[in-house]
Amino acid sequence: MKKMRIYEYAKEKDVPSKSIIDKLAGAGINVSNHMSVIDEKMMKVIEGDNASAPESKGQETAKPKNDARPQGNRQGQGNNKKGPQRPGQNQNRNNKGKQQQRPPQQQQKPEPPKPKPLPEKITFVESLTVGELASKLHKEPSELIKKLMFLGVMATINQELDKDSIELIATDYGVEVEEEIVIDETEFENYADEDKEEDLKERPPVVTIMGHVDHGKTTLLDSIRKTKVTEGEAGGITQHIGAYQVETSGKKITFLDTPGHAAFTTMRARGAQVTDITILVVAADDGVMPQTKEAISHAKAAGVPIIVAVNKIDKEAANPDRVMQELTEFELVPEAWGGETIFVNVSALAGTGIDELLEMILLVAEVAELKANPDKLARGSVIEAELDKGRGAVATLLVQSGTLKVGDPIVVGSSFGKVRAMVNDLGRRVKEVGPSTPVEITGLNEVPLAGDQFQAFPDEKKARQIGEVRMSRQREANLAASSRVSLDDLFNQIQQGDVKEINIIIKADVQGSVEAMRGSLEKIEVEGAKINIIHTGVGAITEYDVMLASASNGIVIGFNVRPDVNAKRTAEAEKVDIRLHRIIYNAIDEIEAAMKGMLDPEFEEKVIGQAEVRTTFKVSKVGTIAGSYITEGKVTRDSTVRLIREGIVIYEGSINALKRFKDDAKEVAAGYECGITLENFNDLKEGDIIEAYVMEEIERK
Ligand SMILES: Nc1nc2c(ncn2[C@@H]2O[C@H](COP(=O)(O)OP(=O)(O)OP(=O)(O)O)[C@@H](O)[C@H]2O)c(=O)[nH]1
Repeated sequence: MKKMRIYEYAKEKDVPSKSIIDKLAGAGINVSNHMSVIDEKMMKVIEGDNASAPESKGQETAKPKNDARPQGNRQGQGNNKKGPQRPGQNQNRNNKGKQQQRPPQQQQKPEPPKPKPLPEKITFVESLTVGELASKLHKEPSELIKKLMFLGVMATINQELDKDSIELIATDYGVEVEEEIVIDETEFENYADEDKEEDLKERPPVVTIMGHVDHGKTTLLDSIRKTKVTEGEAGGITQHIGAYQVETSGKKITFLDTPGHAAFTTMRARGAQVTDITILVVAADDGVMPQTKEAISHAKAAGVPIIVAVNKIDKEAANPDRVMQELTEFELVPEAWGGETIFVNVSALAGTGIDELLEMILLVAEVAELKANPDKLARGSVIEAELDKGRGAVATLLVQSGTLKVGDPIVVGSSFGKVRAMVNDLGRRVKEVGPSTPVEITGLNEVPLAGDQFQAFPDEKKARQIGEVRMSRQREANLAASSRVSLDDLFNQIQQGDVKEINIIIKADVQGSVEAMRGSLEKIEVEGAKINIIHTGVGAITEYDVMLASASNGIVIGFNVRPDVNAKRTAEAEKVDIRLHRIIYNAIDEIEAAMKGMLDPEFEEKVIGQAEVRTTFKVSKVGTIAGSYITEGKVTRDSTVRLIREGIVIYEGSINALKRFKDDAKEVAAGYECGITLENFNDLKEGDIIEAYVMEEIERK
């Protein structure tokens, strides 16, 4: 069955998309906008009164211009069934009646086509070719070409005309022009409607804790949670969902539960700007350390205000003044010293200073005037996500604007679904959550990635449609990535700084096997190499798995499963290595062996023999030949040698020639005499010791 998007159809029929949407609405068919797909049946409905196009164009201009924005469409949808609200509809219906009678007459008595009158108005998207513009204006292309020539533009029928040229020509004919702005519905940014000031409500600040290793980030997060989270929430069992909320002085604060700047940066790299305030933890007994500096850079790069928590002040060695002093170098000057940075002395362990810290967070939040509109479809970011044995894809979302409700159709990154259940940080089921609230949801078809954005939609069909487009875009983007290599090459080549990483996707017949594989693979320890399990799943290896492997330069391991047809084809095209196993240990052994192989080989010196220089000959073209006697082991032509004189190494290099009498020798064993010349070295003396050794690759443990 023929299917196409409304705007494509509109282009083909040379009518504005809006008139088609209206016609469908008039016939009781609700579509969202020009991106919606229509089938033959719907086309027939539209074609029933197609000849009215010019008129409908006229009608359209009378309508409010609300259709271009997705938000507007949402509103439009609800009204569609009720014709009277939409001025175009009744007229459409009337037109339909008229035109249905017209065609038979035309068929009976074919007349030479009369030149069509000029339309009142034309619309276009981005640009038009001369031919397209001519057809919209009901003119011959040659006429337009002549006109263009007159205007000093030499054009052909297929020449693209820009907005100015289109306007110039159309206006010359007295026809109004309007550019249709096509909104890419798959881009969530396009849903960020300008909120009216009165719709904006105060929202809790979202706080991330950063700082150097062991300075007390985790302890601080725990301490805040312990002292505050259960207040007024008696009986709540805290649950790790990647973020939590506390209440202090009647106001809420949201903390991201993953300390450290790695998470912060990963989120930011994926376009998620969720943090409003950074708490920089600095241990008072240790001062500014490398990761303290990194954390400052990250917070500054993101333009996020910093509050310094000088921690461990309970310790004897604590020196908060030193911390303040050191931080002035990074433009973090305490208020007491004339600066603007808030410093709070705390002991995360003893729980001192926590209240003050929270008060300061509220203060900074107040200054920042953090607001969001809760009365719209939710939008936000993924804090973390994973595949759960029983529940499938589970994701913690931070709602950043709007309100997320159970049952909401949603697109998250390139996954989609309907919010099946929502659980808050206290492990309680909730029905809806507003801005700055973290919530764990189930119901997605795939596991999204931390930092992915999400957007709720008014209907499931729309979510699916957009989710599918986003997924296929993701695939295309992945496809565009360079071709992949085989497992062995991969292991040899992947280098990420000093750490070598292997991205692995595990697919298995049952969840138990997935977990077993994951557990065993994660246990493989090879110094300098790292395994990243980027995706796991139950069932056949699909195209998605292959694409994911391709995008991340990884491999797919299948345990008791096979790739489906598409996956096989894509794997071939993308050169993604799929390893299929029936025994877990084989799979693990293979990876482990390859991982060892992937590392730069480790060498060890092995002395293979020694020779004593008994006499020397000087030969003009050759240099000094050492007449030697092999005292131990053997000396080979390709060995590396050291020349030792009275216990001191005076030369290290290679052998130039190794001869037995006049013949070249590959190796000479103990008890035999030979002539040795060294590369670029002639200062050989009687009594010197030549030690031969080779570098041997050793197996890693
Ligand atoms: N005396 C004292 N010890 C503290 C305080 N805060 C944290 N510690 C201790 O410092 C050590 C490190 O604390 P963590 O909270 O694990 O530090 P972290 O910054 O999360 O460390 P990483 O997760 O490794 O980056 C632990 O042994 C804590 O008990 C404090 O206020 N006073």
